[in-house]
Amino acid sequence: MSKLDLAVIRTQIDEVDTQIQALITQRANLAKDVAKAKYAEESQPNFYRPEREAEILRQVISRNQNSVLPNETLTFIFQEIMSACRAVQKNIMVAFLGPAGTYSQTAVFKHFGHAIQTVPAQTIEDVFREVEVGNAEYGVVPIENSTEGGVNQTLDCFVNTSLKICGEIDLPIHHCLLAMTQDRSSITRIYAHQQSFAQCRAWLNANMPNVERIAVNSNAEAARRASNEAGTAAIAGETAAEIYHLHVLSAHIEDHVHNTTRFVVLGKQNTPVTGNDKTSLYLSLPNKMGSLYHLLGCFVKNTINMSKIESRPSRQTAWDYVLFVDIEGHIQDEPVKNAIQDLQTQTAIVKHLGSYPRVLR
Ligand SMILES: O=C(O)C(=O)C[C@]1(C(=O)O)C=C[C@@H](O)C=C1
Repeated sequence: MSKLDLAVIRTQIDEVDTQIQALITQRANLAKDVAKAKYAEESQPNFYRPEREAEILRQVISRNQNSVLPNETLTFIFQEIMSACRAVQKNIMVAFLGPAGTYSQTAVFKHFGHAIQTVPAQTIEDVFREVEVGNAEYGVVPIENSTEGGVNQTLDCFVNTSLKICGEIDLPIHHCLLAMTQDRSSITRIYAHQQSFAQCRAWLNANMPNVERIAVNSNAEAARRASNEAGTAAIAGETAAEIYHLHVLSAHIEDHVHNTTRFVVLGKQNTPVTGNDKTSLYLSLPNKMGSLYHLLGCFVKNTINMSKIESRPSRQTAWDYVLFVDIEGHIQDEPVKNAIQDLQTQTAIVKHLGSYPRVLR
């Protein structure tokens, strides 16, 4: 390409940038108008509308035919534009399992964009509490992992909370072994979240069999400790390596290449129907013959697809269980409404944990 061509193309890029900038500013002004319209309807409106954001992102993907940019790139850009427009309306606060550098923080930014205020919490229970008491409007917690299954701390928190799930986030998880030293043989202790140890079990057994493993509250906490103690390493992501100035001794140490964690967004609002939704329920499982069969029958009868079922001890009576179930559809959809009515005739507890847009996969 000649010098002249390059200059011409750069001039064209400048023109396109000028248009993009003018359009983004126009969009932000429209977002201000939306805020006024919302205040005209109610005194304390919600500025985060997951159903509308999901609709916008689905439109972005359906318009993205024959483009050089992958869907993920365009959704990332639009997520950030919406984040900036939302911030023009209100600076929302989102709690997550901290400190900075956790996968939860990455999930927060993936879903809300960067124009938000983050509230790091020490434990998953604290994330729920921060939202319940109003220190944050929303919270993001891990709920299941494709390798390890349900995150029990999170599931147990749903039993007593009045918070609703208003969104879900899928995050591919790639673990690294991080340390101050570059000499792996000098490591005598590894810190990690218990879920990460479980997701890297085979790699650790094969590569670090005699090294002590200590579970801590989060991966970023593990990285923080490894940055203070000689002879120690942490399992965490690349973000944590940057924040805590650690070397990556080994990357991609997770046992399964498609290792993905699903996070949910907690809030106080009910999310309207989008036409492509999921509903999460918490059910008691009566300790009698055929009870699981009858509960599942309520979904089959109403032709509802179940995407997840997880059982946990009820913590009331020994060997009594509760179920966490995800189904396709929204609580306002007739089949879901009917299934819930049927469930209520079968069991004592049917708690609606939330209906929310299905994540784009
Ligand atoms: O449509 C709205 O309700 C808006 O507030 C606008 C907007 C956007 O930027 O498009 C911003 C925040 C909401 O979460 C959804 C969409």
